[in-house]
Amino acid sequence: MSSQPSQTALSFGDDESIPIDSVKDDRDRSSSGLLLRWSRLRKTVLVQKSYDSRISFGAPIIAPGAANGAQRGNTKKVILSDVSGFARPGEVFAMMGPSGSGKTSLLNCLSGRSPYESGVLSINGKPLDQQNMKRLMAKIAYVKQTDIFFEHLTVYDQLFYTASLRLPQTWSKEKKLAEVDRTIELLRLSKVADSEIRMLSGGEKKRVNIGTELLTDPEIVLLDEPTSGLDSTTSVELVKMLQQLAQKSQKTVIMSIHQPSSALFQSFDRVLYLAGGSAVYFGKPKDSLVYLKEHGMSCPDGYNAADHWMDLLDGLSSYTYARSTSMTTRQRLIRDWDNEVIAKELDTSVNEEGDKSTTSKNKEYSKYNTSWGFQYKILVNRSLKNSRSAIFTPINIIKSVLIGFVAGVLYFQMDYTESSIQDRASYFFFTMTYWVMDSMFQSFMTFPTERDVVLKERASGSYRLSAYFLAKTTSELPARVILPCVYMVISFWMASISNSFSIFFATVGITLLSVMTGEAIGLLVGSTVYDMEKGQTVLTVVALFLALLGGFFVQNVPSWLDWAQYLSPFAYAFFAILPIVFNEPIPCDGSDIIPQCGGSDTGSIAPEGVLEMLTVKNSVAFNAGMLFFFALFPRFIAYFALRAKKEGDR
Ligand SMILES: Nc1ncnc2c1ncn2[C@@H]1O[C@H](COP(=O)(O)OP(=O)(O)OP(=O)(O)O)[C@@H](O)[C@H]1O
Repeated sequence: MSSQPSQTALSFGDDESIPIDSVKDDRDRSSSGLLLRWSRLRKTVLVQKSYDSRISFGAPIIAPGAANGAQRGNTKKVILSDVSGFARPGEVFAMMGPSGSGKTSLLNCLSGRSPYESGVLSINGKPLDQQNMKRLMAKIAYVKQTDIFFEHLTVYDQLFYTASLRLPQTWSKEKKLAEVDRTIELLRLSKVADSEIRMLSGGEKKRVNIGTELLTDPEIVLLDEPTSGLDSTTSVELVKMLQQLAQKSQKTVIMSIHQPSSALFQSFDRVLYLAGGSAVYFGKPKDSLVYLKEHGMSCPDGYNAADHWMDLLDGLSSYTYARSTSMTTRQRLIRDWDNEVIAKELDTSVNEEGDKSTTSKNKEYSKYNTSWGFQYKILVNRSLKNSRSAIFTPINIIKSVLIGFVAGVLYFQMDYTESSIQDRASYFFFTMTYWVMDSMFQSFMTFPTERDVVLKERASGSYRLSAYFLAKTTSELPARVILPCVYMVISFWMASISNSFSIFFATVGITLLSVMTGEAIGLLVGSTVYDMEKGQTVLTVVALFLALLGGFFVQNVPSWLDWAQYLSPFAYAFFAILPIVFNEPIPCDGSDIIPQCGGSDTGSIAPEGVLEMLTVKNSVAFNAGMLFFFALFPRFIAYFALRAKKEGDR
């Protein structure tokens, strides 16, 4: 490390010449906010060896197998290298640096959503272990770079559901609504409050994203590049709004930002510059310029200081340095910054305050603000709104009506005689195959499309997964069963399957049970294979395999595949429905379809003979029971598969 006489003073501002003073000052203020400190944070990831050449611009790479946990063929890439700093309540802290310098990675660690290898994170002097961090996550809002929502909801609905789920259950509805209104006003979203989120502009979506996180009145607000994609006026307004929020409500605001304007840069209370995962400067913005000047890298008059920093860190600067011509400005800045100075000061203050805080009664934070039942109720409500717009669309209704008519016309007014046995059976096989597959493919999309929103909401402690899962599956049920009912009402009577209402209701019941089975299989595949393309391939192969085993197409299944027939919901559905339909003797009509009729057009055969010919196995009750089992069992596996997924860094 080089000697750097002025770093200590500069990093904490000239009005606070040594860090310990500034921290003591914070202690008094921290009663109305959270002071977040991090010292020597280090994070590494394993990268496949074949990618080595591509990441050479990044942080140092440790030789394969050299470091702990590195596996053969993998290298460890350091993405945060002993980074230290702090962010105070009432201030806006900005982290900057070129793309890939580690800003998002640091935010992920500070938010408790991503593990780090070593280092200490502390709140108001109290070091955070994993348990503390989990509890505290509800007090930390993290506005990620991408705006993830249920896009069919209106802005108002989005904020209302978030308020319902995340504000204390003891609050009255009016109080929660008042909070929603306050957020709408704060973020100037009144004009678009009733618009669907998908219709909003980038800036408006960003504000909804921020509003969603601010609703819960968090103590610490982390924002990953909140101004990306916004024009400069909107960016300035947004940062001003965050500054007001920090000052008025003593919030700790931490954001990453790309090349702010000069005015914006100067307005931050503190900045951290990162390059290749290492800190190169931490302190007040105006002091950063003094620091650069002392190191012979002065910002030219009238030039945007933030741009100047970026030029130096990108290595694009035209400066030449007599003392170290072989080094780029970026390498020099990394070499010259002594992290230990700040880390040691932070350690001291954490130890001092930590001792005190163990004697004082700490405020307890619970991860969830609402009970399971309440979460379930709200999530059913939200999902009903969402699934109505996703499943119960005009196009889906028209589709069901049209397919009902097509089936009705093709099987129009069948007689109940020998010649129509195959047609009757094929009507049901078509019906089962179509609706089971339809629900399989529709429900398959449920988790992959909602995953990001759910992971994000769960990471901020909005609700339990079991409440979401049950709400999702029960709320979609009505919308999912109405469409097959529409189809059945039209086609059943047009095809004259039977004149009996009880047979109609029984066949509709079996059809709906098989729709639920298809839904369960779709949910299972969707929760285990998140990649849409791979998932669709898996589902197509599984669905066609099970359909082929459904008892209609392949009559003589190879003996070694006998077991697979027991997995086919198509077979159970088909075999459950045929005994209901063929419940009376079938008149012979001379068509010679059934050998027992012997080509005669008189007499009839018992239903059992027809069912035997159609290779129907087991009773209606058994087949319906198996359908019921297959409608439930895959859901359990799907739930546990979802539980195993966590919001990742990427
Ligand atoms: N899980 C991971 N696996 C492999 N590499 C990773 C992982 N997470 C981060 N990285 C790498 O670490 C480096 C820092 O990434 P990070 O997203 O933190 O940078 P950033 O400064 O936020 O970049 P940007 O400004 O482009 O968003 C990058 O080189 C990135 O590719």
